[in-house]
Amino acid sequence: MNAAQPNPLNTHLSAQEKVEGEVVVSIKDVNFSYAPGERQILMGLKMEFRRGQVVAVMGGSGCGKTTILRLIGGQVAAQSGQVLFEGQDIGRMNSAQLMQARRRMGMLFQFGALFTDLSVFENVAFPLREHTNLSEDLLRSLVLMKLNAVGLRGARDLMPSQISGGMARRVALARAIALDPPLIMYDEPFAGLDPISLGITARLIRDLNNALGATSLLVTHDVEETFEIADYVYFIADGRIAAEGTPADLNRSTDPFVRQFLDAAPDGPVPFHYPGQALEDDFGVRTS
Ligand SMILES: Nc1ncnc2c1ncn2[C@@H]1O[C@H](COP(=O)(O)OP(=O)(O)OP(=O)(O)O)[C@@H](O)[C@H]1O
Repeated sequence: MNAAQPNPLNTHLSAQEKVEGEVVVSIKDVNFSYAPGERQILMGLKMEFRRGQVVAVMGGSGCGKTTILRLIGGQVAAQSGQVLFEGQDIGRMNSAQLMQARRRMGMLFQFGALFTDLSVFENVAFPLREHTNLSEDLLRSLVLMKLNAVGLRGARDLMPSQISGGMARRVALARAIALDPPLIMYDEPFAGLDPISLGITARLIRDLNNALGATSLLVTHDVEETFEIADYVYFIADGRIAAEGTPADLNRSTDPFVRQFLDAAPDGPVPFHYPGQALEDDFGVRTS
């Protein structure tokens, strides 16, 4: 087929997407530390995030989950290895290319902070005003569609101080998808939510991902909700993948790390005690 006869079924796919197939983000052998000579946060990390999937990244506090989001968003760069977004190496992009790439990534930050001096409507309109030149009419329709998708069209004129935490999270979700990004990254989307809002937010993440045909990457500690909606889960420990698989695979796993995490056991491969002197030495009761 020549260029004059485009395949109508493929016109929405870039050449790169055709080459890369289904993988939206690929992390290849990434090593990362925040400064030269400092502790390695990620070591030989390999991950893939595919179109249409909700993928969760889980693990204990400080294991490097948010750092993975920062690498994909290009806020930090790996010392070695590659982070590919739609086939392009994020670490080698100039600032204009990075801006372009970030427009195609929706981000819901920890606690989904809204701009407190902007209405619900203007919070969702913000990325559209920043990144597009849409007419006011079109912008209004898009914002209302996004708010409708999260069940908050009727709350458009309220200020953030007038809505609950669960509603605020949903507004932040609507803002994250305002530009119809192919990749949506959520950092602790369930933090601080009551059980009902938590369930609603989890369902929305799944439904919005399906409706947009996007890829969602979820950094979270909430096993139950995450396992309800995720297609695939990575467990990180000590800068590496400790376990990975579908929720069903992981639920069946007998791996001690997976069991400790899923059964919320205080001790196991991840020790309860921070490394230190022996108890006997600290209390001066060593006998030999
Ligand atoms: N800007 C920074 N400079 C130096 N070290 C940092 C920086 N940001 C994070 N770290 C360290 O890197 C490690 C990984 O941090 P990261 O925020 O990725 O962990 P996390 O798994 O998201 O943790 P949590 O679940 O507690 O949010 C931590 O030990 C943290 O102290």
